[in-house]
Amino acid sequence: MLKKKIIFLLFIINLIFTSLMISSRFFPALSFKALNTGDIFFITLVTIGLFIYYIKLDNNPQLVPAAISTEKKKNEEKSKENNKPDISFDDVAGLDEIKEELQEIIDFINHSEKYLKMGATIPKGVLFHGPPGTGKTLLAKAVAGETNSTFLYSSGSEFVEKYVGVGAKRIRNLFEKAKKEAPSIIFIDEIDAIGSKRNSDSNNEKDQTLNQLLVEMDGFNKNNTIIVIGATNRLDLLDEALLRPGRFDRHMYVGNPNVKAREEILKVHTKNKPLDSSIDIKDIAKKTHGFSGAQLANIANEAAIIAVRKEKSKIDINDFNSAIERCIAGLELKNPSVLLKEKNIVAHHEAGHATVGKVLNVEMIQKISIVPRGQALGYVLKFPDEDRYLQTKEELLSKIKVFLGGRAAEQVFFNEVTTGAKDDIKKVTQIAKEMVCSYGMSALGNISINDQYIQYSIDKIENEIKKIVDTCYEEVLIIIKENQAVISEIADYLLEHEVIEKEELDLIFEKYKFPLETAN
Ligand SMILES: Nc1ncnc2c1ncn2[C@@H]1O[C@H](COP(=O)(O)OP(=O)(O)OP(=O)(O)O)[C@@H](O)[C@H]1O
Ligand SMILES: [Zn+2]
Repeated sequence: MLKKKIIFLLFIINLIFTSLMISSRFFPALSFKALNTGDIFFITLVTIGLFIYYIKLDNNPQLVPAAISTEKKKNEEKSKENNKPDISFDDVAGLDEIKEELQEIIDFINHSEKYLKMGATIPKGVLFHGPPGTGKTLLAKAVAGETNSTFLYSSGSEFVEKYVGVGAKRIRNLFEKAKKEAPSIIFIDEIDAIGSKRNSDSNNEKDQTLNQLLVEMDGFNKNNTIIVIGATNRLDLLDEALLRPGRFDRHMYVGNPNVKAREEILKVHTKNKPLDSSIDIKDIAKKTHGFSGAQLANIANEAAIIAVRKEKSKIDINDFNSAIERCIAGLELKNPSVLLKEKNIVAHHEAGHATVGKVLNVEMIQKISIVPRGQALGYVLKFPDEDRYLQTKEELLSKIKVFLGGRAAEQVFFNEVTTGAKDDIKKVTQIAKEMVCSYGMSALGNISINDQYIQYSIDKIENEIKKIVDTCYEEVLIIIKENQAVISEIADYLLEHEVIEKEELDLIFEKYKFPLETAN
């Protein structure tokens, strides 16, 4: 801007000077006689030059000739389409583990020569999966921003066409463009639209498109730094071929935010908004259990709109509450009081699993989270001590007891049971059925019962399965009742933080002197 002003000033001075000189030719009284024709020609040339330079610098379309202006517009549109996003990891709140995992990819892009020298191949495909609105697109843009790469957005549905070959051609074009503008990030949203499992008749249009994508991904050479990031809400639908090494071989789950992450997301989205002192972001984060990042962004925006409509100078807590209510109603989400009650039940349910596991010393619990994850509410992550081929009857029974720990906790603490134990009960039944029908671990003896035989002795088999499950449940109820204090403490922690890591869990167990002597 300053440069433009200086050029304009120089141009005006020159213009005045030139006019004075030209006038002095006709009015000798003016004292510019010393200048000859050559000098005048030179100064006039400088003036014209400055004028042209000024026009080029100018971005005011009214002053710019039409041809230049349309050309500029075209370029602008083009760069908007495949731009270099001005977004960094700072704009993505929470999701720390994923950001850390992505650092490696960023390093690959920024210092590819280092890896190539070592003979390492640069990863080609990353797959983000998880519920909608959790920041998958935002993360992909941030990777492009952090590496100053071209960001090419596309959605799987764009490639789904009636006419054979059209989708494949679009894929080819997309990769052409990416190669031309490398380093690039190709982002394919809803990749399941083209990448779902192929049918046996491999001639249809969708399969051709998917094949083309696979061919392109196999085909980049070492000098093209291109990373393809796919996003889907349905990992289970994707074709195996797409997930093989060398293609989308890095999978990252982008889940709904926990209370701390929600607070950070709200902070990001209220950064440029004037907030009244009545607003406590922490409190809003607590109230929005189960909301996605996109819903939180929406709430912040709605609150601002409501405040403007009410002609306020700042957004206050009432605006936020109205925005939350509106969002809940619009999206048919549950209201906070129902959510809170559910959260409380889920927290106790999960604490029940963890405590029974600890008492029976069966499984390593890494982390409990009560942030909704797809359909399932809470979950306990476990990993077995080692890969084992054999399991004893005792171990199978303990496993059943851990699965029943959730339901038993609901029973003991709330005196009612919920649908939250659906998956647990399915697993319990499966294990008990195998004990009876496959492993010979019931009163029916060491026999294997196949499906055909099951039809004839269904009552007997059911009876045995029920006996196993019922006996286990009785024992689990006792464990839960004996350990109510520790379960309550874990549940309280979960209500506050929504996640608990192994370290904190161990601290609580230690406080209550776990493992107990009764552990088997
Ligand atoms: N972690 C986050 N930090 C900051 N903003 C977020 C976050 N997650 C989501 N948002 C907000 O929500 C908007 C939508 O998120 P985004 O489009 O990245 O979700 P998505 O997972 O790609 O969703 P979909 O599966 O529906 O495509 C973002 O533009 C941003 O404003
Ligand atoms: Zn459970």
